[in-house]
Amino acid sequence: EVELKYGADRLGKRQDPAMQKFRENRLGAFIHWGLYAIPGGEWNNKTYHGAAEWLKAWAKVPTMDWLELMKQWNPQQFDAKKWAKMAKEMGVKYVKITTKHHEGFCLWPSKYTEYTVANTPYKKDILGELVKAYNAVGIDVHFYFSVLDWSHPDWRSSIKTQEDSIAFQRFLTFTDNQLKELATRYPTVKDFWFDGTWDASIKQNGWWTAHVERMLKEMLPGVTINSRLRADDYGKRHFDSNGHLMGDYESAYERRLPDPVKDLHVTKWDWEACMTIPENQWGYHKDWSLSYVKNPTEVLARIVHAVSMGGNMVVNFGPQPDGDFRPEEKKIADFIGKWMKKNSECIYGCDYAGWEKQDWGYYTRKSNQVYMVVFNPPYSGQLTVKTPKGITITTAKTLTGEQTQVTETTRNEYNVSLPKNMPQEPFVIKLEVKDAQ
Ligand SMILES: C#C[C@@H]1N[C@@H](C)[C@@H](O)[C@H]1O
Repeated sequence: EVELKYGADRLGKRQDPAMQKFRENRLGAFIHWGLYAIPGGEWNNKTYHGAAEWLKAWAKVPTMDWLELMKQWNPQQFDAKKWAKMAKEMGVKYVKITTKHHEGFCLWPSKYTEYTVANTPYKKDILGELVKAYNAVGIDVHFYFSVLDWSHPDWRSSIKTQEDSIAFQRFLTFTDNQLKELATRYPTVKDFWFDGTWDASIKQNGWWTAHVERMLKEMLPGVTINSRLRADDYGKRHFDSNGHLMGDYESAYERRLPDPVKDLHVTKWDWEACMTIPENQWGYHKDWSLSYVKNPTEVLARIVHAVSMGGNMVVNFGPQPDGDFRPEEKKIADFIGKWMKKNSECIYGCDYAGWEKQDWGYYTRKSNQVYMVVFNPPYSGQLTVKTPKGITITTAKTLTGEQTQVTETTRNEYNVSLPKNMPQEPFVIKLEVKDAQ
């Protein structure tokens, strides 16, 4: 191994209560909300198909013109308690909120920049209202924070000159100040999810990323930090030059998931995926017809897929400029919530089962209970189950209480029969297993 000053500061999974809570939460929601919601993907009567929160880049809008949008920020339908109720009913255990996206507009009244909610017609501290409302219903709050800041004159994507270097050090101090401000104003925050850290300027300042992790963990004992913040002494990101995960969980799965057969290595560490409902829209886009929009069952399948491989899933919502959610997102939240009400036992606190993946769906596991989450019931009426050596199935029944037949077809192979009254949506069979050891 190479000597590192700014590599992983821990080997293996964190096992403290705060990390266990992060892991057991399993299902979260992302909120991407900022000035970008106002134009919603359209600029000077031209609609851009790219991600709406990147419109400033796609339309090459000068920073001062973009920040003029602040004059229109006045979400009259915004009601933090309603947002919290929607999240609670969806069954999410935590919500990740964009405190500041790449545009540099802050949802909290930061004293380190003028580009905040305080200087808009709305005036009020949106982030503070959301933290209070989500916490009040028992939902943890995580902060998304973009290090990349298009509004700040000292931001540099690369350091080419002495002037760049001096400016960028000022920028890192500015960022430290904003992070300390967030940790001080909102001490119930449980996690920082860093983004906008891919540029050379950050990769060559790995020391700073290690400093941020240590600073936040000193200020907020137990807080979790995503791997995307981190670069090591040589600019290696997420995993250091010795292949060790930095931060507390891998956060590279954005709009994609590890393969349930080829990528089983991810089960060795904690990880969290995040996903959009359209192909690639995090912020509000006026026109969702421009790309494929996942139906509720496809969203559910991704949630279960993540948990089946020992990961968390965060489903994204991009609120409208008026502070309400679009009907499609409300429908998805409602579907997931109704399903979770009946089946959350196979999600919360569950992990990778270690059983061979089958075509009918996914396994999750909690102690000696293995859950079969069935998305593709076979015409044979029999679900093939292959158990690891020494493990036998004792009982099998659906979470709604229907008995199913378990027939051993050969050593460590079983047929589990589909329930007589086939549910019209993905359903769960709970197996009690016995380990020979
Ligand atoms: C690229 C990029 C960003 N990462 C996602 C989580 C969104 O914030 C998107 O804008």
